[in-house]
Amino acid sequence: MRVLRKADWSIWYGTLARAFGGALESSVERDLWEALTEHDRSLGLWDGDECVGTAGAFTFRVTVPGGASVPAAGITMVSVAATHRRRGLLRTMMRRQLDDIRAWGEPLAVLTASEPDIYGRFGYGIATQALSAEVDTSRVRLSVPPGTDGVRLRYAAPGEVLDACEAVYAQRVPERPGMLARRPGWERLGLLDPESERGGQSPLQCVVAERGADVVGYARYRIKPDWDHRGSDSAVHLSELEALDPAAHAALWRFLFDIDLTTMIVAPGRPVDEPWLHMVSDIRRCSVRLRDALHVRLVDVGAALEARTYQTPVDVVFEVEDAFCPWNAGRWRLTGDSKGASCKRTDEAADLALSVRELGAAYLGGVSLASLAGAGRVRELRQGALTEASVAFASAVAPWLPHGF
Ligand SMILES: CC(=O)SCCNC(=O)CCNC(=O)[C@H](O)C(C)(C)COP(=O)(O)OP(=O)(O)OC[C@H]1O[C@@H](n2cnc3c(N)ncnc32)[C@H](O)[C@@H]1OP(=O)(O)O
Repeated sequence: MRVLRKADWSIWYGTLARAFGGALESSVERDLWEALTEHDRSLGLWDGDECVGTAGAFTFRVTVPGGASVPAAGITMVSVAATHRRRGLLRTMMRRQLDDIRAWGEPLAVLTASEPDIYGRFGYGIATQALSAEVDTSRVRLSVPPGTDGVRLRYAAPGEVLDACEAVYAQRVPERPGMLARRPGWERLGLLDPESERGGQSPLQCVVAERGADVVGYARYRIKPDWDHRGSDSAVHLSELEALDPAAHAALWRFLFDIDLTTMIVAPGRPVDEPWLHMVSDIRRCSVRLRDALHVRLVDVGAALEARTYQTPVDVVFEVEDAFCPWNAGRWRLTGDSKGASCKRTDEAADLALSVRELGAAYLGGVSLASLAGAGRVRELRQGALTEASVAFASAVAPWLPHGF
């Protein structure tokens, strides 16, 4: 195992692409990932001159409850060649990565997983969920709030309005836990549009919402129209939508509902607290589903719990189990409120017992400690501590990340 050399990137990426069934082959996508790869934070496993394992770690800052932007390693591009499976190569890379991240002083590691079962054993908890919907727009009506008609919508080529859309995105980042402050280059992720992956849909289209001279929202989408009125799978496929206020949000969704020759909006990967869910006439015809999204690992329990705030005052002692990163194991006393927090080692009696995986799941405020206790994964040792901590950890805005990495 060695740190990735720039000259080895093509071979390394080839190993990754093969592990994903050769699906990552578009040259635009490839060029973007090459530009974004942080070589000195990436690992390759070599068997002679053959690359048999890959793993990377982006330098991210992730929004946490309270709005702070906390350094996090974005774990990515993990693969092991099928010829070398189930001999512990992933485990070897995970070990090295978490040691490195600790040495870099980053309190969190985050990832989106190809399969949800892989990373729990390394202390990652599922901290956010994404909502997918298939809205039957031939039957469902949308009621919009006052002010919606004051928003002007304008078609634009996605690339031409990229800066204005990215400025909207940047304003949203501190408002929602789980979002990433994007470094230069990452904005291009939203423009990837390989023809091979369109499956009969149009190229990427964009509409911006404006109030006066200001861009206050945008939507990127593709369309599969129903030319011959067979009504089969004509749909608007939403790729991305951000809005700065309720009227802009409503105007963009009304636009998606109104596109002629389509009878459905397919919207994957949306936040679980999207306002439009409360604007539809028939939620049952929206085929809402949930799936795991961002997995969070506290690499440094004390620093991570101090980096966020708590919506109500909290004073609890956690007994933390962490077999994979034993420096986190033991008792931690967390005191905090909406202004700040302290989390220090303690010998006092524990109030709640849990593993670092549950702390990761609850960290962004979207998964309740009480719910995890219901699953037997958190134990209450002092009566009242569970409710106190559950309420304090919760976030008024559901954590969410709009894209994978
Ligand atoms: C953040 C991301 O990049 S997500 C992308 C992950 N990559 C992929 O899905 C690409 C296709 N898959 C692969 O390349 C490989 O199967 C990997 C990387 C998932 C696993 O690599 P391996 O080297 O076979 O894993 P390794 O032998 O180290 O297994 C470690 C443990 O994880 C378990 N495990 C490995 N893969 C999986 C899986 N897909 N589902 C459930 N458990 C798994 C093993 O059983 C083992 O368990 P144990 O510790 O209890 O014995």
